[in-house]
Amino acid sequence: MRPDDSASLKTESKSEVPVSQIAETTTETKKVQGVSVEFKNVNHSFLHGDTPVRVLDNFNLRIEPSEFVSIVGPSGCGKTTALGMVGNLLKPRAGEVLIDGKEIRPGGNDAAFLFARDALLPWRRVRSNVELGMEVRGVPKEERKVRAEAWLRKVRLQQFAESDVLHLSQGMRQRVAIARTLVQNPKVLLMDEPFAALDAQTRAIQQEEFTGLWEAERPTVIFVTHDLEEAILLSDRVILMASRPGRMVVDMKIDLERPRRQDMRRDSDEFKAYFHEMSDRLRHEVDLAEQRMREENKNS
Ligand SMILES: Nc1ncnc2c1ncn2[C@@H]1O[C@H](COP(=O)(O)OP(=O)(O)OP(=O)(O)O)[C@@H](O)[C@H]1O
Repeated sequence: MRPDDSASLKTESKSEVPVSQIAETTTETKKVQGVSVEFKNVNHSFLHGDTPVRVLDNFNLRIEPSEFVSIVGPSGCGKTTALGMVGNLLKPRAGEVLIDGKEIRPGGNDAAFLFARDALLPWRRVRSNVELGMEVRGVPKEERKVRAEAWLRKVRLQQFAESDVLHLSQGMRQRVAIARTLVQNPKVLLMDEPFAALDAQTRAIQQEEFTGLWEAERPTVIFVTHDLEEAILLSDRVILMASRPGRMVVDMKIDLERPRRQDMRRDSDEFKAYFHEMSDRLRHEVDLAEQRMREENKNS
């Protein structure tokens, strides 16, 4: 039988090692202070055939250290492109992207990605997947093991450390991916629809668990999502981008108290007010983007 996600949450908690004990033996529990991220007058275009298509247009955004910022917007407005620049996957054609006020270093390890597809290596066991990034960075074997095990405890998967990843549920796989990313102590976490592949119930559990982990470690987070409720529930700020070319049209601060709970979606008038304000704007931008696409298709 496939290990059940919610059952594992219950049974594993008994065997958890106290956090104080982990702290004595490893360095991984030390607080990670996030760093600032800044887009300054960023312009970017891609070639579609011979034609350059402008994707980001004078995009300016400053994210404070340890802030949790979500970016929403119509499909194709440049969210993933912006994230890729912070992760040093691509360089803007004009303007700058700075981490902690400095140009992004090639091979620098300030930022780490988490995607919807967990990209676990099926031939490696759970712990070995968590160790992967540390292995690439040359962390000694013993330290890797201790840090991986501590993070597996935090995501409540310690009893699955030597399991085959193919036997895990999708939710458990994503928790392995979260451990693999956070064990590297990133100062900036780049999350591209990380919970999009999960069913609604698992998604809600993971949102709560993840925010708990984030509150303990506090890396700066840039979170791309199509789910406006998710963005509001998790974030300190929600950025709405317009498309073609992508630019910021709304920068909304979310002042809901933390820790945030799933029932705020239903019970908090403040939450509902944020949602209504932003959803109207988002709908408008999506309509504009679709209208433009229809016109382009007609003319092509
Ligand atoms: N490597 C590339 N070459 C050519 N065009 C690209 C490339 N990467 C992205 N694009 C185009 O740039 C635009 C922005 O893409 P991007 O993936 O950043 O948008 P997005 O807002 O993340 O979209 P989605 O919400 O659908 O994931 C799109 O029109 C896309 O087709």
